[in-house]
Amino acid sequence: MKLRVLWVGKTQEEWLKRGIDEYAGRIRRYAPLELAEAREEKGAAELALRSRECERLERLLPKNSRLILLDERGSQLTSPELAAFIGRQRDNAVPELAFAVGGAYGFSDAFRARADKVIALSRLTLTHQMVRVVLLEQLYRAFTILNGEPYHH
Ligand SMILES: C[S@@+](CC[C@H](N)C(=O)[O-])C[C@H]1O[C@@H](n2cnc3c(N)ncnc32)[C@H](O)[C@@H]1O
Repeated sequence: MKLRVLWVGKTQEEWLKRGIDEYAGRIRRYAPLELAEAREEKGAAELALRSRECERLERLLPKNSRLILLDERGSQLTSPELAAFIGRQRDNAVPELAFAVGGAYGFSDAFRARADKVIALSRLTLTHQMVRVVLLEQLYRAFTILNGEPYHH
């Protein structure tokens, strides 16, 4: 099963880029992973901005992928629960799981309604750039759990 992680806008900080590279490299030991960036919208009203950014995210999504949104209002999972979810998708021969992180103003209602699942990393609001690294670390952690490796304690 392939993984895809989508987000909106460039990663500005070097330390975040290093974190993304580190965990993307680790995940690729277990599964093919693609990272894709949608262009950030600037200067529009919030509603229009969200919907344009989400239309761009939509264009980065292959038809056969199952879409998981990252959102602080989503369901909260433990790391073993996230691992079990990924394992079930893999066992059910889902071809691709796509995780989307919103832009600074989040997702449009239409994009939210189209998602297969909405998950929160916590109830706290994190910056849209930091979420990229935290999500990738959790995906890596999930694979170590699925493989019974001594990383998760
Ligand atoms: C700054 S937040 C957007 C906040 C926006 N006010 C909203 O209500 O969605 C930007 C993006 O980061 C991600 N994000 C921030 N905190 C998160 C959390 N605790 N769990 C999961 N995703 C989070 C989401 O993808 C969100 O769309």
